Amino acid sequence: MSKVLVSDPIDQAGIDILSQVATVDVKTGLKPAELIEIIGEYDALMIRSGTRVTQEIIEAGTQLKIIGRAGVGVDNVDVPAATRRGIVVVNSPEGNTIAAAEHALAMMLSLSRHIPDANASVKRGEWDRKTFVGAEVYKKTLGIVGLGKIGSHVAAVAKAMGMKLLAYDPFISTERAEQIGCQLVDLDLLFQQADYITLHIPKTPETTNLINAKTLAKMKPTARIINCARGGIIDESALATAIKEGKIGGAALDVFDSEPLGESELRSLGKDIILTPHLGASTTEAQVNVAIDVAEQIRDVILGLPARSAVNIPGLGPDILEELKPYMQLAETLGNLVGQLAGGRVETLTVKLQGELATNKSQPLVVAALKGLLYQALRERVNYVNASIEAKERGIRVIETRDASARDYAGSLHLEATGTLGTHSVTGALLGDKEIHLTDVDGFPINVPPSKYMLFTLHRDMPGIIGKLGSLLGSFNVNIASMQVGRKIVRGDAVMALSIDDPLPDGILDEITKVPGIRDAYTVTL
Ligand SMILES: NC(=O)c1ccc[n+]([C@@H]2O[C@H](COP(=O)([O-])OP(=O)(O)OC[C@H]3O[C@@H](n4cnc5c(N)ncnc54)[C@H](O)[C@@H]3O)[C@@H](O)[C@H]2O)c1
Ligand SMILES: O=C(O)[C@H](O)COP(=O)(O)O
Repeated sequence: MSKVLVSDPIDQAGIDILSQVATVDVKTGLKPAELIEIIGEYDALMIRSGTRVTQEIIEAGTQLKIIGRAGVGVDNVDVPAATRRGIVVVNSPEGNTIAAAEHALAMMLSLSRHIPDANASVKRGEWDRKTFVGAEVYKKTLGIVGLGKIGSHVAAVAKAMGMKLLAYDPFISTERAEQIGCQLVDLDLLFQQADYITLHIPKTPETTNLINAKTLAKMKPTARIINCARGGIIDESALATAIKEGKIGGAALDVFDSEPLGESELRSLGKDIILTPHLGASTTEAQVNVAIDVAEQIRDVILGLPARSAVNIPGLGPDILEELKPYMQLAETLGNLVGQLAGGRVETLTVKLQGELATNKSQPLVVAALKGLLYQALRERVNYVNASIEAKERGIRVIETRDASARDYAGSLHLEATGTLGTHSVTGALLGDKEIHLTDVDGFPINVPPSKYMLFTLHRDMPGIIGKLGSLLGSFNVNIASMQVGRKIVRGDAVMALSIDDPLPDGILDEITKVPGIRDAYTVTL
């Protein structure tokens, strides 16, 4: 049975799902050395932001197949190290969107009305109504930096509260921003005009210290900043100085450069600053959502299925996966088959995406084809995560082409592998109830479902050849399950595809090629 380690607090709903397919150990608060010591026993690791998954931990995780982050940010995981090791990293991109957006809005209102300090003063026995005079958000300008999932929900609610919305996001179109009710502006204008600035961007080299002494100086003296995104986007020391000197109105922070927040001058800034301990995703609903979302993906990967929100498999988002799922197995099977037909070292793999597959969305099929191609060499060590890297390291050139005009099937895939022993090609499609069919081998039309053991011959189409091959296989006790001949012209060259019940015994291929008329024979295991 597979083993899953849960190293941060995760909702029981997730543990229940994992327990269907694995032994689950919940061990929170482990020190890095303790985690390194035990990680080697586990097939999967499930975390939140509390566990830092370093390269060292990944290397010690010799059995690891998947790291599941029950939340959005994977900045606590060394994703490149995981990718090199073929470990899929998944997250829950939407499970805590509403929770984080509502926390940012709650921070904005709390800051405007000094709720935390007013509450604390009443609890101390005071009744001070003068100190806590606040400001309204109605008709004020909210500057949203990052108009993704969380930023967009903040925009919708803020609009309903009567705020004017400015947004900065270089990766969002003006039309999309307008749809959400935001005016897309450059960052300087947003800093100059906003009464409230809320950050909803990832921490990247471009966004690190985006809010610094220089940018703070551009803001209104009454401006209030909310950061429920990531620590490190704000230079905390510059922010503390700006608040102390009255250069801005205040700030509400849920995330910090270093967490947990240690000694910090931010703690001593009174009612103009609100600090929460990374609570953006901490609602019952969000924790159930992310736990289920990520546990389901871990379960699927343990069962050998693809994950819907892998961050290190380019292009394979949940919608696309849903559309492509039936074709992924087709691509893998064809890759495995053409690799075995080509034999030797494959130097070039051409993948032609045909019919309805001839779109950019089908790119993951190329990765699946590579995974299939490399299976003979790498077995279980190759997966969707590392197939491209492994192919590159082996010097395999990958050519991707598209032909939308190919209309024989709704969508089909044509793979051609050229290697040290020559060139071979296969085509396949999904028929009827999404059953995989080989529709062409080396340019000869056939129509057979692939089977575990297969034999292909290239021969001259002439009387008696099928009988001779049948008797030869019979003399070696090989049972034929099905057989089909593909030819272009009568009595020309032809391909025979046989499904056999058992692997072909050693030495028999040579005997087959001695049959008059048979030029070549290949056996494959799929
Ligand atoms: N406090 C919490 O507990 C909590 C909870 C959930 C998410 N988060 C964080 O909130 C942030 C936003 O999450 P999301 O789910 O909305 O992500 P998202 O990917 O949906 O949106 C991020 C947006 O930022 C934009 N962006 C990227 N680089 C930018 C740049 N340099 N300048 C401006 N915009 C840029 C992207 O185009 C995208 O639209 C992330 O950092 C995430 O880790 C925090
Ligand atoms: O990226 C996220 O999802 C948030 O930062 C939440 O982190 P958490 O799971 O540790 O609460």
